[in-house]
Amino acid sequence: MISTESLSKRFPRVTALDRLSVDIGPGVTGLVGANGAGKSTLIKILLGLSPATEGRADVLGLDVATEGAAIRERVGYMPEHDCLPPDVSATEFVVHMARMSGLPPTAARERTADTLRHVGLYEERYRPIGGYSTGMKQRVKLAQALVHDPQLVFLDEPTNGLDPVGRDDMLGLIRRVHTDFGISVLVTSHLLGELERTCDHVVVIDGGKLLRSSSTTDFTQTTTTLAVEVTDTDEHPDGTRALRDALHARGVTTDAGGGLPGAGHTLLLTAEGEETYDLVRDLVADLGLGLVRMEQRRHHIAEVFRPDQTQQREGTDRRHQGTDSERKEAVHHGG
Ligand SMILES: Nc1ncnc2c1ncn2[C@@H]1O[C@H](COP(=O)(O)OP(=O)(O)OP(=O)(O)O)[C@@H](O)[C@H]1O
Repeated sequence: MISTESLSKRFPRVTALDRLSVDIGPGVTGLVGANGAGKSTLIKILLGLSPATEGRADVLGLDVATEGAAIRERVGYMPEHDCLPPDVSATEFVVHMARMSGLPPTAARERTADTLRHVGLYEERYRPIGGYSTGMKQRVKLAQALVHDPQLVFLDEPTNGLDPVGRDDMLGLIRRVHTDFGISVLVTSHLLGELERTCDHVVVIDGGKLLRSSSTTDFTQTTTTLAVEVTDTDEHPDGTRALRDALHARGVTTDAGGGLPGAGHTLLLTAEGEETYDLVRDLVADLGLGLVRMEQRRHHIAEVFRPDQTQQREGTDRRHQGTDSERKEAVHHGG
């Protein structure tokens, strides 16, 4: 869908993109980076709105340097900042955008009604946008990006300014853009954790450089930590403790499952191999406990970028433009 080769964008005082080479396939892809990492700059180049200083890129097989208009016919764009006229209604605005994309009047009105319904705007769609909440405005921006039935949409920070429930709703909506309509999505965020459930693939950039591009499942690969949860019985009113003592007697150390759901009832231990699973199973059976779960823990995306790695990068790469606190939020957010 998207391919860039050694793509750079230099402003007089800042290198916004630095020899970025990345391939992005169909599906939902997250483009993650702290504020100032170069996400919006990349999107503007991919839309053919801003020329690259160096390198090349194509979108849907079209060259961004020479075929920008053809790209914009096939790609929807939801900009980051508030750009909506306050004194027209969502319906009027989205019909206008559909007409600008070349749809005839009747088709524009029909597509607008369908799209606004899809993003969850109903009666409110006839009221002036100026009175909308941030969440409703974000939905109008999403609707105008979808109204001309594009093959691909670029969504720039669509969860900005939303509360946690609004974020979840927006992320669910984004997922459905792909599952219900088959439209591929490139969505940017400065929060690593929030894209974990939404995206098939994640591209991380920092200071305009590619840090990592991989499938979400590779990011959240399994660890060797085993989480075990057991029931209590009359004989062992604290089943977790009984199992822990039995494991300790066999020389296996455990941790309480701090931070995991049901923390007090979860034992964490390191799986050395098959024999660890067999040992837990046999001890649980010997004690007469019920085994509720025994599973390998998975990483969260945010754990892939540990604070020490971040500090090392900060030491060597001073071009990062975001503040420390922005970066910490981006890197540490646990989803
Ligand atoms: N027109 C411009 N002139 C000069 N510098 C610019 C321009 N546009 C962007 N920059 C700089 O390029 C860098 C990357 O900006 P960009 O907007 O792409 O980052 P971003 O990852 O989208 O962050 P944000 O989410 O804060 O917009 C920043 O340092 C920014 O100040």
